[in-house]
Amino acid sequence: MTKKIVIKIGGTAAAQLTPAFFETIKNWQKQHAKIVIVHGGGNHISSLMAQLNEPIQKINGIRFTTQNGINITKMALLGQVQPALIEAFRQNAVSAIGLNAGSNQLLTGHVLDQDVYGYVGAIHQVNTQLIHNMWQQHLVPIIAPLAISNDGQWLNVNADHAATAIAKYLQADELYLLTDVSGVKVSGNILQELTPEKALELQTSNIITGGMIPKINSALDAVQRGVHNVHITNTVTHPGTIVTL
Ligand SMILES: Nc1ncnc2c1ncn2[C@@H]1O[C@H](COP(=O)(O)OP(=O)(O)O)[C@@H](O)[C@H]1O
Ligand SMILES: CC(=O)N[C@@H](CCC(=O)OP(=O)(O)O)C(=O)O
Repeated sequence: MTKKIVIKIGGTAAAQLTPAFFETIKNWQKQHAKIVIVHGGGNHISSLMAQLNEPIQKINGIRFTTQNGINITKMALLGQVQPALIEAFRQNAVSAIGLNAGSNQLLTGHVLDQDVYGYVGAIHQVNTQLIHNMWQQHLVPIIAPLAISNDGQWLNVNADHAATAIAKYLQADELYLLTDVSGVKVSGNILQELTPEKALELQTSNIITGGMIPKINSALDAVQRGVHNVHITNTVTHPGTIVTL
């Protein structure tokens, strides 16, 4: 059976992709795996916001986003981060196509909690047919973490949440959350495995903080929705922390 693999590449991880990463992608493709990339870029959004004097505020790893913040987020993700990734894929001879929420209604969402997060979205619909069409053309979709609401409002979506939603709607077999650390750390050691009980314990004791919170919640959500293999790691060649039930 054809394996479906979703790889989320965080903003820092995107700048550190190695030849081994692209070799792995090509090997998976030879084995007829279907691959989707969801990119982050929080670091680029923050530096553009700083340049444009937009306040930066995060609540449990989620960015509070004003309407001006949404405009800046689109500039960073669609103007900087996605083109750089597309170029990296081209240089490494992997055929890819950049997509966003507006690509034939790829990602539709609703406001998560306007009072708490502003224009931040949760995805409730994915045009999976478009992704299947791209796969038929042997293209790797590279998708930005944005959604559009039913009434046309663009929304900022945490990239871990976006990758999980896409993995769920595609009924993916594997989800890799690539970040700047090689897994979930406890007292300096990388956990090989993480269960929901352990995750709760680590969150309440403040061992899991900041951007690791949405990552772990996303990973658990994905496993609960039937994605068999979920990894938090810094490279596809290393399993990192495997999230299980
Ligand atoms: N227990 C933990 N183990 C590893 N990283 C953690 C932990 N708690 C918090 N973090 C932080 O989470 C960061 C990864 O989240 P984030 O910066 O949002 O990455 P990304 O941009 O790749 O999504 C790590 O660099 C680290 O600073
Ligand atoms: C709502 C929200 O938090 N959106 C994220 C989207 C980018 C992201 O998640 O990028 P990383 O994966 O590199 O952290 C943000 O504005 O930073």
